[in-house]
Amino acid sequence: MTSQPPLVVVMGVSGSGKSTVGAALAQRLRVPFADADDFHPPANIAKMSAGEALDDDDRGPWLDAIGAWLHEHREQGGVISCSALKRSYRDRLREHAPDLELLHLHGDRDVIARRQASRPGHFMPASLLDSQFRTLEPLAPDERGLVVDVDQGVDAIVDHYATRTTSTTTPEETA
Ligand SMILES: Nc1ncnc2c1ncn2[C@@H]1O[C@H](COP(=O)(O)OP(=O)(O)OP(=O)(O)O)[C@@H](O)[C@H]1O
Ligand SMILES: O=C(O)[C@H](O)[C@@H](O)[C@H](O)[C@H](O)CO
Repeated sequence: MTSQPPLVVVMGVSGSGKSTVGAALAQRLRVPFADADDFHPPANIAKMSAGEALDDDDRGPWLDAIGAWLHEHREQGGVISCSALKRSYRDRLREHAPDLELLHLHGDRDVIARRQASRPGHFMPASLLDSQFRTLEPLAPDERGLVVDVDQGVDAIVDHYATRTTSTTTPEETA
C-alpha cells in the first residue's frame, strides 16, 4: 500500500458504472470525487449526443483538463471517473499525475448494454457502445491498476478495491 492518499481513475466503457462506482469509492476513501463527463466541452457532448464517437483530437484537451484535476489532487487524493479507453490516453493522464491508480470496470457487453438501456436521459446513445468496446485497450502489465468485473454490486466492487493487497497489481480479474 502506498502512504500517499489514493488518486484513482475509474475507467471503462460508457455504462460500465464509472460514475456510480467512482462516487461510492470516493465516499469510502473520504476523498473528493469528480466525473470526467463534466469536463467535456459542449462540442464533445453535442457530437456524442448526435451518435458520433469522439476521436483523439476531441479527447486531447479533455484529457488534459482531467489531468489537471488529478495534479491538483495529488496531495489530498481523489477519485475521478473517466473512460480512459486507450493506453495513450492513460499515458497522457500520467504525464499530469504519475502516481495515479486505475480501476478498470470490465464488463460483458450484454450486461453493460442492459444497464445503458435502463438509464434514461443520458446524452450518450447506446449505439456508441460498440465503438467504445472497439476503442478500449485493456490495462497493460506495467500499468498500476486493478480490473474488476462489473457483474456484482457496487459495494462489492468498492470492497474489492479497498481491500486490495498491493497498489501495483496488474489486471487480475476478467470476466
Ligand atoms: N455494479 C452495478 N450494479 C448494478 N447497476 C449498476 C452498477 N454500476 C452501475 N450501475 C447502473 O448502470 C447504469 C450505468 O452506470 P453509470 O452511469 O455509473 O456508468 P458510467 O460508466 O458512468 O456511464 P457513462 O460513461 O456513460 O457516463 C446506471 O443506471 C447505474 O445505476
Ligand atoms: O472517451 C469517450 O468516448 C467519452 O468519455 C465517453 O466515454 C463519454 O464521456 C462517457 O462515457 C459518456 O457516457
